[in-house]
Amino acid sequence: MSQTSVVVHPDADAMAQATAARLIVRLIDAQSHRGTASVVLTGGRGAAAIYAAVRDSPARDAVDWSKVDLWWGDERFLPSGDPERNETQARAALLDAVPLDPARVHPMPASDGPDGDDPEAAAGRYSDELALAGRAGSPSLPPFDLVLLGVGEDGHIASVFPEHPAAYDTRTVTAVRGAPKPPPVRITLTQVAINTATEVWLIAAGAGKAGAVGLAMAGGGPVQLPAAGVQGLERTLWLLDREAARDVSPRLRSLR
Ligand SMILES: O=C1O[C@H](COP(=O)(O)O)[C@@H](O)[C@H](O)[C@H]1O
Repeated sequence: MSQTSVVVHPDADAMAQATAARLIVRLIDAQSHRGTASVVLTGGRGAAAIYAAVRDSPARDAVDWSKVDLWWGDERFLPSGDPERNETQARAALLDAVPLDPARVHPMPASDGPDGDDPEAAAGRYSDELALAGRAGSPSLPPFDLVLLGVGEDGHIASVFPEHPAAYDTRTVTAVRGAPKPPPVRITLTQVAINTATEVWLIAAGAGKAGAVGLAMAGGGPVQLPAAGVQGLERTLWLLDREAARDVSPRLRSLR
């Protein structure tokens, strides 16, 4: 039975610190349970602050980073090393500072990668990489202990934007063209893939996110508000600051 929880923090900084602590514990728990931990990373401002807080926490040494599998929920389809790539930002904030096994780090392809400037081929390549690491069956994906997702002002998660084809896609990975937020070309896991995770954490800070968060939590449609269409198999956790939680009804805030 899946559980939905909401945690409201005083501000964005407190949220980043608390979420970093929570993430470290999640990795430790997954490793105690099955030896490894598998996390799908997100991009955006909130995520960068969380990654930096993990990097700066002495507790990070309790994680066996050589046994962490990292995947990405979405990527801006730009050349490798571009500062706008989610991979570049995660590496700068955390990944370059911890002893990961490079073979367990799975960035989405870049626009100067093996498929060149062809996002559909790159999405297919990432889908194959997931399937190779995955369980047989449909969808063929590795077990994800946790998917982290930023929530956009319009309610997008990963690069699944409201009313866009990706919000209807039933494959695991898809290319996005014409995204309303730059850059227009992206690659994203779909809601189908995200919803195979044991836990999904949705992160939002600031008043600009309040409308989307309030509507998604009140039961918006998954195509109109992609954030409303994701949940973990065991747990869905909304991690908010006070401003982003402004429109969440008190009844939902006390969900546990
Ligand atoms: O473009 C993106 O935006 C979302 C949200 O970012 P934020 O800065 O508003 O937190 C992010 O989750 C996604 O990974 C990224 O590609």
